[in-house]
Amino acid sequence: MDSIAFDSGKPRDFVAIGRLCIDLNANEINRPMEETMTFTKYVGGSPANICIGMSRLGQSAAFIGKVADDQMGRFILQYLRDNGIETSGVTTDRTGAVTGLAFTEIKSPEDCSILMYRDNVADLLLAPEEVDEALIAGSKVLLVSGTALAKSPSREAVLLALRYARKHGTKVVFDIDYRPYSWASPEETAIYYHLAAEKSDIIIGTREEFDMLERFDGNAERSDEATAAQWFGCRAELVVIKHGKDGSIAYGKDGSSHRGAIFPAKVIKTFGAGDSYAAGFLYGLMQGWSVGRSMAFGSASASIVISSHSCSDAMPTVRQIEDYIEASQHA
Ligand SMILES: Nc1ncnc2c1ncn2[C@@H]1O[C@H](COP(=O)(O)OP(=O)(O)OP(=O)(O)O)[C@@H](O)[C@H]1O
Ligand SMILES: O=C(O)C[C@@H](O)[C@H](O)C(=O)CO
Repeated sequence: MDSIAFDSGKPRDFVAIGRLCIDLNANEINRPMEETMTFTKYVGGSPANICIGMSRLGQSAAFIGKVADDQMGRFILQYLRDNGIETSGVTTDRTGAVTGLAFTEIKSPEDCSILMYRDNVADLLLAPEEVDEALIAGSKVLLVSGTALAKSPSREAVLLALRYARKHGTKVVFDIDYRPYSWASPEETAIYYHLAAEKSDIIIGTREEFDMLERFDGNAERSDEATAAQWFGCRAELVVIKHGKDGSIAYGKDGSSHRGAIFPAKVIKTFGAGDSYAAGFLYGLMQGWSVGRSMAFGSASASIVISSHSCSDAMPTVRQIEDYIEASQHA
């Protein structure tokens, strides 16, 4: 597939909807969190990371979400503004809700996990009436992150955002983003993921996330090709399945497929790979690059971030990714 068409008449490149959280990444790494005494604070939340990544790559970006009325919420808002992200679509909760916290455990470069504190989080209180239609109408791409479908009213806010995107010709990217702690059951997850996926133009997820999404669609051990075929029957033009250090594969509705290799990385932690991959990949597509070239850009972006302590702070610039690719080719 040569490329994806985006509406060049829209003034903004990208808007994301979903959670704005805080990452607290262990400073004492390569040990269990029981032995970790200090953490470094970063802005987090998968859609926030991707939005920050897009902005770091020079794209005009906005966010639709809700933050807590506390120091963490103010820290997040300021960080977005400092990174050139439009925050008029971010409301502040007044009910006493809190900011989601992601404590990250780095037992080893390959054994990382996240301890999530997400009770009464502000991000899932985003209401439909707080979704700014004009922000979506004015953006080439709307990124929907699956966890925002986990609870009402955020669930209805996302479904309304999808309607706005369809109404205004805004391309929808659905990053499945399965985080079990936010959902009541796998069955509920599959039902609501389906409602988003069938309205999306580009769907990105890991094999496990697609298996979750396709829970009621028969044959549990589904191939990547069968997964893609299913979503081409809805609205999807492109389906991307991520396979960690085995790379990624993308299928186009035109019958094309593309394997994405990985770039070498001095891995500190594996999380953040998906968000940085998505940012680099979507950036490439929005430049009109081929799917294959965009996948390579995303993979290099991911290698940079997994070689770093943070996710959001480490999101690379275009130059950093280009230099990384060049250095890898000479290595
Ligand atoms: N160990 C690795 N070395 C190099 N590249 C990697 C590695 N792990 C992941 N990547 C790159 O990042 C992409 C996305 O990674 P992955 O498949 O783990 O997504 P994910 O599970 O959504 O990531 P996350 O851990 O952030 O949730 C991969 O397709 C690959 O290009
Ligand atoms: O998405 C989350 O809530 C956790 C993220 O903030 C964290 O940076 C991560 O896991 C990225 O993949």
